[in-house]
Formats: sequence, structure tokens, C-alpha cells
Amino acid sequence: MGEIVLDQVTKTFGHVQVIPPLDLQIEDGEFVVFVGPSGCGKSTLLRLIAGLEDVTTGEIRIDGEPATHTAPAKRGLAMVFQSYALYPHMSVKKNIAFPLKMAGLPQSVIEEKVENAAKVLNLTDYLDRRPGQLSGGQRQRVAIGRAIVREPSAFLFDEPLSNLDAALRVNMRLEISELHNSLKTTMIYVTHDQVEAMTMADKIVVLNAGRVEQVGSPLDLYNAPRNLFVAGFIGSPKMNFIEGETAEAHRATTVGIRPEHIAVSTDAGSWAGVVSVAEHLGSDTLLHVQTENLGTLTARVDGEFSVRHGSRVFLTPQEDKMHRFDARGLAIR
Ligand SMILES: Nc1ncnc2c1ncn2[C@@H]1O[C@H](COP(=O)(O)OP(=O)(O)OP(=O)(O)O)[C@@H](O)[C@H]1O
Repeated sequence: MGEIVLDQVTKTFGHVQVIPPLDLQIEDGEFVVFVGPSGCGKSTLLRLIAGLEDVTTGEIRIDGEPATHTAPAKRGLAMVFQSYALYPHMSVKKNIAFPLKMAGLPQSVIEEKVENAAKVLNLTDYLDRRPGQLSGGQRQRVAIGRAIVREPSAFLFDEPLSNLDAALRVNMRLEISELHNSLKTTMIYVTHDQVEAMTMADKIVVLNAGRVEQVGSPLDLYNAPRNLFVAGFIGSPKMNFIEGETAEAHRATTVGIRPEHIAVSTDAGSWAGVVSVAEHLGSDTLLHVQTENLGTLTARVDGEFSVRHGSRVFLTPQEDKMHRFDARGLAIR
């Protein structure tokens, strides 16, 4: 089990309401990612679910049971922190066993659970080492191991990969996804990195200033962002926005087009411009183009596209991939 429901939950620190009334339903077994810019309230929301912060008003239910005032240890949830929070003087084995020992389980049961977790996480060969003798990725796996042995109804991850270098992050991302596939336990994962959100989530919750801007699958958010904020936040490189009179469609004050939905030609096209920067990534080419009337637009072309800074090009947007927004920033469908 691992269904979590937030019903009109708010959080106020002093006089500042950082979470206005918020409803959210997390299904059993789902991988849910909270994503949003720094300070939007992601960690606060996770800590409210964990019970590390008290809600100001509203209710939390876990598996149908009221949990608003339940002590953190009694919620059946396991939190994995960015800082790993390992005990430096204890071996990997003792670190993983710690919550079981605290719970007073028999030694034989502890041994078995630690062994199984170590196997799942490829830590079997490291059980006698101390955290200081491990790489960042291995330490993160120990922290996850300590969560796994508790057999929680949900795992809560607070930016678990932000201390790792880029290559290791990609690896750990895959490992956590695989872990979710095999355990099928609810996971709630906080990140400010929309690529992590897109690649890992069943369901993404986009937060902005404590408010839920949109909830949906990664492709829902990519294909049909509800508003300008989600449109600009999800997708890399970012969606281009064209403002004002150029947004020809009635009611629309802003038109959005993703870089991958703009064709580039050196001969002819809808919008003429000059390449201000060309980023040759090998797999694709990103062209930042200073257009005559629409400001700078970014286009992404598959593979190599041999133009340089200063080259004259023409851009043609794919009409059916254009997004239109009204004066309030809401998508027009
Ligand atoms: N204990 C606290 N007392 C007062 N204000 C707080 C406290 N904890 C968080 N806040 C404020 O609440 C808001 C949300 O913070 P939170 O840490 O949840 O954001 P976040 O989205 O996780 O940000 P980041 O990605 O930078 O960690 C921020 O404006 C923050 O300053």
C-alpha cells in the first residue's frame, strides 16, 4: 500500500503562507515527482507528507487512514536525503541495519533484510566499509538501502542526486527507476531538474510559489502545458515565446513553439534571421537565431547542421505544434 492524499493542506511559516490550499492524490505504486524552481515549496510539501513539518490546516491521509497528526516514524514512509545522513563511524552493514535495530528486530531477521537490500543495490561487496570509503553514488545507495529494509509504503526522496556529478546522476537516475520497477512501491521525488522529472516520473506535479500549476504525465505536460509557466519550465531547451501583435490567432497574446518544432533552412522559410550562436552537440545542433521581427528564437536540428555565427537562415514553425496563450497566461485549446 502507499496511497497518499492531501486535502486542502496549507503551510504557513510565521506570517508567510508558503503552501496555499493544496489538493493532491498520489496512487499506490506511482512514481511522483515534485518539480519547480528554487523556493517553490517542494521540500516543504515533502516534509509535510513525512511529518517532519506540521500542516497549518488541512488533512493528510495515508492508505485511507488519517495521518495529519501521526508521528513521522509511524507513517510507514522512508525519507532519503540529499546529504545521505549516514553515520560515519558505522559500517555500511550497520548503517543499513540501523532502523531495524532501533525497531528491535531479531538479529537473524536483520541479517537477512540487510543482505537482500545489499543485493538489490549492488552493495554486497561494500558491507564492511565505512561511508568515508565509498563514492558519492555508493553512499546514496546505502542511504536508499536503509530506507528499503524498513519496507515502507512509500519512499520520499529530497533531491537525492544533487551532490553527484552529471554522469553519476544519469546512472543513479536509472538505478532509482529500476528500483521502482522492481519494488513497485510509491515513490515521491523532489527535484528542481525538469529532465529528472521527465525521465523518472509516472506523474509530475509542477509547483510554483506553493501552488500546483499542473499535474500530469511527462508527455501530457510536454504536449499540453496548461499555462505559460509549465510551458516554459518543462522541456529543454525551453519553449520559445512570441509576444504581442505577432501572435496572430484571436485572443492569443503569446504564441509558444518548442525549438524542436522549428525547421531551419538556408534557402527559404517563414522567418528570416541571422545565427547569433550555434551549439554543435553532435547528436543535434542548437541554433539561436536573431530574427528580423520576433527577437531571438532557438531552433533544434537533428544531427549536424553546418552553419556558423553570422549565417543567414530561415525558420519555419510546425503549425500544429504551436501553443497559444491568453492574456492571463492560460493555454487556449
Ligand atoms: N522553517 C522555515 N521557516 C521559514 N520559512 C521557511 C522555512 N522552510 C522553508 N521556508 C520558506 O518556504 C518556501 C519554500 O521552501 P522550500 O524549501 O520548500 O522550497 P524548495 O522548492 O524545496 O526550494 P529549493 O529547491 O531551493 O530547496 C521558501 O520561501 C522558504 O524560504
